[in-house]
Amino acid sequence: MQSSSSRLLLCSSKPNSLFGSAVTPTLPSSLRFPPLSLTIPNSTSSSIRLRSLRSSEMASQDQDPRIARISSAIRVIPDFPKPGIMFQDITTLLLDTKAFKDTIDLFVERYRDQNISVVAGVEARGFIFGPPIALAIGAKFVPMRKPKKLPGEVISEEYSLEYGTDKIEMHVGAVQPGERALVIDDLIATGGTLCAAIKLLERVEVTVVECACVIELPELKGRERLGDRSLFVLVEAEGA
Ligand SMILES: O=P(O)(O)OC[C@H]1O[C@H](OP(=O)(O)OP(=O)(O)O)[C@H](O)[C@@H]1O
Ligand SMILES: Nc1ncnc2[nH]cnc12
Repeated sequence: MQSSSSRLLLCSSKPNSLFGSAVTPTLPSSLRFPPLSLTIPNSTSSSIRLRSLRSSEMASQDQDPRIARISSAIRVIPDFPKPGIMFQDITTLLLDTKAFKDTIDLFVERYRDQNISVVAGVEARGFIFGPPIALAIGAKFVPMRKPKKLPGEVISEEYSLEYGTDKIEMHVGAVQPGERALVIDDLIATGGTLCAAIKLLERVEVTVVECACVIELPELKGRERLGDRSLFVLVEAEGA
């Protein structure tokens, strides 16, 4: 398996300022992940990164050992789907039953008891991670699909990608005003996809509690594009 030796391992989020000041690198393991607030305001503090460690530093740090396994189970394919893209391939993570389960467990541990009734997954890879999380936390799963795939009435949002433009759609009536949603995808690059997903949900008056991804590509500044939105990721990868 070809994996990225330069991938950073972390759990990060941009929580509200209530928790910001409490987060330091010396947190006890029980607080390794910043807690979620049941009401996350739109205007928040600066970014808080709990852990941002190179693989070589892992052994000496108090980091959840599941993160290292997840990171090493992700394969990197250079120049896919076009030259210059370092493609983060999560299909190898799915082959590692322990790493896949750990990935789902980490999200479930974070989002259970947060009064989330909607897990919205973005096609295609959000459909892999979203449903098991939704089942475990007792939420419904709402697919956000590429154009012309959903048979019923839809609302749609266009967005730009690292390599092109696209559109996502959601069924009208899948969610109700006032519901609380988690948006899940495998990866954030430019952040265009997650922004479109947030917009779709907010157009129908759903509260987006947080966006969650397995992987972040920080060089593409998707976190900045999300602005004050809360983003939780498990690992960070270098390159585009
Ligand atoms: O942060 P962004 O720049 O928006 O990019 C992230 C999106 O790109 C990938 O999907 P892709 O569009 O390749 O679609 P696929 O999962 O159907 O292959 C990935 O799974 C995210 O959904
Ligand atoms: N580098 C990358 N790897 C996997 N999926 C992506 N989506 C956008 N950029 C990507």
